Amino acid sequence: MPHLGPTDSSRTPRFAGPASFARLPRLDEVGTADIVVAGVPFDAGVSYRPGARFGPAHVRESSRLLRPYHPALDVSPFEVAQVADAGDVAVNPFNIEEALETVEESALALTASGARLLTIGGDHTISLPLLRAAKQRHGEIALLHFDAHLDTWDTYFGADYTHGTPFRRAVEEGLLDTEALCHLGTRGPLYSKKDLEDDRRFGFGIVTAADIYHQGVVEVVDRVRQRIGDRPLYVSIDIDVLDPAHAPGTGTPEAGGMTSRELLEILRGLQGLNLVGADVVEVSPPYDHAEITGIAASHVAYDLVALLALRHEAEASIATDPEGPPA
Ligand SMILES: N=C(N)NCCCC(=O)O
Ligand SMILES: [Zn+2]
Ligand SMILES: [Zn+2]
Repeated sequence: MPHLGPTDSSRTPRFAGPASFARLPRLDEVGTADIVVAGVPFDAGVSYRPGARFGPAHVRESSRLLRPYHPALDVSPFEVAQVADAGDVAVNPFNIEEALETVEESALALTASGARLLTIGGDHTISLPLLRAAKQRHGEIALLHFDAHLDTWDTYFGADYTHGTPFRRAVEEGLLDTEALCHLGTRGPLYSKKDLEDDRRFGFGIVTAADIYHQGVVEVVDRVRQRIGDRPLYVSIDIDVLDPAHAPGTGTPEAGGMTSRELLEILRGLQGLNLVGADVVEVSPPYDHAEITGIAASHVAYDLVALLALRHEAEASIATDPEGPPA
């Protein structure tokens, strides 16, 4: 059966009707999907500007102009895989630990059929329960973390679960494959040099925003691919990895970031890796202007869907023909 694709924008104007990601069908309209996009409207973990609870709705609104063919990756992601929008996870805005449990349970439910999950945040706190779910599905996870920040700090005001601490908790909980962890795009002032020493001890490599500028995308992609190999890979993208010129609508902006073109090119360089899940977090619409951040986030999410779809297609062809094509 052909997959149910997005609403056809040549027949129904793209500005009409309620927004789903890329105008895709809702999950309840297709029953099951190979790739599920879900929102987590949660921002009780932020240390500065709030508003990321409105991120999922904003990214969906900003995704109306996406088209079904991805020329750089040469794939029609919604044809090679059934992709659907599962709507938002209803998280408790007043109880962080309960919210994290809800996110983990929802991620497990949405992936029970074997589907791969792309989550739109929400603040960065939500990556912890998403990694907990990914670990249960795939074992220890390799992580590429795109962010201005390390997010391996210990506590804020005594709180363990915040948007500055998810990856320290993830290492402590044994969720991550400590041979294959990398931050990309970090920059800006830290609390002390010890932040970097702790981070290195947890096993993270760092490609700073300055490294990306000096070495260029091709060399960075090469280094990252060698480190990840064929391990199950989770990609977490904090939109503040982009320069505030490319993503003003975020909670903790830092000058000197990468461009959206650089980020998209690095993502395209990940084609073929064993991507098992991803998130795009920290879009805070009240600080956005002219949908700059929403559009960047929607394109980043589209590229992640395309990578997931390519991986799905490759695995589906191995499953139907384990021998592969004759040599
Ligand atoms: N995860 C994000 N976006 N930011 C973390 C910033 C932590 C701080 O206030 O120092
Ligand atoms: Zn950040
Ligand atoms: Zn972050």
